[in-house]
Amino acid sequence: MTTTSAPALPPSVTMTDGEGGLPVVRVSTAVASGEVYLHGAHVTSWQPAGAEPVIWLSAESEFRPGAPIRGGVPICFPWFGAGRTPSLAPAHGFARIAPWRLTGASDDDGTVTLTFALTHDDASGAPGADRWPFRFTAGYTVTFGAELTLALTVRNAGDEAFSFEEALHTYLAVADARTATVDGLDGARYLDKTSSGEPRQVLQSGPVTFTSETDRVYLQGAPTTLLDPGSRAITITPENGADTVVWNPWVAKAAAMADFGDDEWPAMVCVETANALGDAVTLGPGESHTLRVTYAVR
Ligand SMILES: O=P(O)(O)OC[C@H]1O[C@H](O)[C@H](O)[C@@H](O)[C@@H]1O
Repeated sequence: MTTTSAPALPPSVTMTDGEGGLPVVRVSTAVASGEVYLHGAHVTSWQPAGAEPVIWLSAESEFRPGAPIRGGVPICFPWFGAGRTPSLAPAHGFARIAPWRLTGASDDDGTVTLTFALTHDDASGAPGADRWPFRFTAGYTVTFGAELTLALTVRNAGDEAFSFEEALHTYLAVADARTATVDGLDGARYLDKTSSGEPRQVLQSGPVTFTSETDRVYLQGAPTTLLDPGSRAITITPENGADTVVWNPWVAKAAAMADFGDDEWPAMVCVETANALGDAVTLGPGESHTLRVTYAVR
């Protein structure tokens, strides 16, 4: 564990004990409110002034060391899902269950930027950390304002090259997934992870709709819009992400997850900004890479 003194916090930012006694950073300004758990540097809430909450969080989520939070924005790193072969555990890597540090907080006229850090030393006690024995520093910048911007920077702090997968696995709140659509992926190829065996490669035609379990890695990192009829549109603008993952577990998979309410699946859609599978990132010693995504509501 790397020890640093806690940064000075502006009055709009407080650090307190959240669910399960886990430390949480809470932000409240006239522009927006938000919340990030140090456990996983996990954003669990963002609400711009005048808007309904944008981020979905399960009422059944666990909040304890070793377990991921269900909902919010899990950081998947250094692998996605079970990773590339051989299959790795825990799912989505160890960053989402590792203890991140708050390194900075600033308030610019109600738009608050928080910075977090995680090194190989910080993560060394987390389950699965021994499966990826490289020296790295990760920095995570969360900006809560009229828009939400998330930026994950990974730097190779060792003397050998490494490669990793990553995703900002955002759970977005919708009125009803069955009527929601995702625009911007027409003509993109995707890997259908709901088919058994090796994922099938499929061509998207028109907007993405949700009519059954949906688990797709689109091999495209362009802007998308989550349209929630009668409610709102959320635009998602990625930078340096080659893939877009779209997920809704639907009935059976929701029922099979202990930390996901049986009836909660219609209320969320995940649109994730990622570099996964063949788009894994390789960094030489001293090199760094930043994955960024911005969300806006209209
Ligand atoms: O249950 P988790 O490990 O949090 O993963 C939740 C989901 O994450 C991504 O969207 C994957 O593509 C899915 O295959 C997975 O089911």
